[in-house]
Amino acid sequence: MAEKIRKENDRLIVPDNPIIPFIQGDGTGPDIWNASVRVFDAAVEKAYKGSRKIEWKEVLAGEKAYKETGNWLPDETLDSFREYLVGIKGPLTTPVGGGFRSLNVTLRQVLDLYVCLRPVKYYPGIPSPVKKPELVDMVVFRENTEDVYAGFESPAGDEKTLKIINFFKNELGWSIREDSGIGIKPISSFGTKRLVRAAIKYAIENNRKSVTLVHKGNIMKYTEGAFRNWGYELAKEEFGDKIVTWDDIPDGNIPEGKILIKDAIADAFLQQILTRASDFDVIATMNLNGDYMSDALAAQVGGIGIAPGANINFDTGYAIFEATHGTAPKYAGKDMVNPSSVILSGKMMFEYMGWREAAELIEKGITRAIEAKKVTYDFARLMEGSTKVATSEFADQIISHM
Ligand SMILES: NC(=O)C1=CN([C@@H]2O[C@H](COP(=O)(O)OP(=O)(O)OC[C@H]3O[C@@H](n4cnc5c(N)ncnc54)[C@H](OP(=O)(O)O)[C@@H]3O)[C@@H](O)[C@H]2O)C=CC1
Ligand SMILES: O=C(O)CCC(=O)C(=O)O
Ligand SMILES: [Mg+2]
Repeated sequence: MAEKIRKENDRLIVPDNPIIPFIQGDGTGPDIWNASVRVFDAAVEKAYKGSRKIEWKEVLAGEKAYKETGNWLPDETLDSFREYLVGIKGPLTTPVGGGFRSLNVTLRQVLDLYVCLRPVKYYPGIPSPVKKPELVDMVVFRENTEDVYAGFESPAGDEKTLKIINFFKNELGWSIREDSGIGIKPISSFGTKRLVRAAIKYAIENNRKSVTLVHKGNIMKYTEGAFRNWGYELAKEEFGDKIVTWDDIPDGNIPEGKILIKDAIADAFLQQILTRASDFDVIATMNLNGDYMSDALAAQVGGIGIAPGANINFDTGYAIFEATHGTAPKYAGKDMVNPSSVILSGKMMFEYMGWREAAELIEKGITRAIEAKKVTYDFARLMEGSTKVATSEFADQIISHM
């Protein structure tokens, strides 16, 4: 009988037949989901020979939800993610310059999924715009609930905006043009510390070399600069015996077994990931920086067709796995795009659930499918000697190579 995943005494309890809610997503979401779910089921079947099986439960969000219920994000969907703890989703469309708020961001905020975890690594054979893509092996911890994504925004000319501008002028002496739109960027000590804590814990548990705090703290001193300062403070207070900073090692030699905590200013960081990628390992950063960086890093290892991710609250256990990319609407319904980002997000989900064998089969299937050079359009257009296959066919390739 299918059962719920739950968290007890800090441990995730995963039954053999867990119910997992999924959102298909907008645009190319259904193409990708239909391919991915076959890979997930095949990996579980091959790994556990029927002793484990997932019961998938579709929940609605986005265009499909609006068509069927008149609501973009029905309460039942949020309730399901709460009830079943672990879920997976396709991309959802967000209108630009007006309209409703991002449903993706809303899910993260309502469930307080404070870590956006995005590993970036190279799979041999994938075409890349850089000379040594194999040097990229980074894991991005992006703060997922604060920053300009918090949703405190007000349009130009609005009564509320003018009130804010007048308040700033009268109370603080800050001069802001009257025809400005206003956005607020909250960065808290609490939000920073729980994110950096998760990043350092991950680095320790996974034998990583360093954690880099990426910020634009020279300009935004009390938000991004504070993120950097709180990050170092947390590292020293909670992990003092396991970490070092450059200040602790004037000779530049990192003692065996210690993790280096360092920081980088975001613009310099973005050029250094291209020029010396091996200097970076685990990255902890704020919401907007993390959003930009995830796509930039994905491009370095072959594009966002192969960039997985997860939104996690490590305290409650709530987790929603999703690709880094969006709905890629021009390819919707064409059975054309790369399903790897969602498939690798599923691999992360299996790892989170402790289903290591299924995760390993997915990794093996993807690695070998790429080596066989029968790939979707995004890889095929740059990969010499390759054959272009559809989304569904690439899923078949992965399954046959497991
Ligand atoms: N978490 C989420 O649900 C996210 C949702 N979005 C939303 O998605 C919508 C579209 O956003 P947009 O900025 O166009 O970004 P997208 O990530 O949807 O697409 C940009 C480009 O990336 C490439 N791409 C994306 N997905 C794939 C894939 N699976 N396989 C191969 N290539 C892929 C395509 O490149 P090419 O043209 O070179 O073929 C595509 O044109 C917006 O409404 C946005 O808000 C965006 C990001 C995340
Ligand atoms: O919510 C959206 O539409 C975009 C989100 C996004 O780009 C991301 O999380 O990487
Ligand atoms: Mg993004």
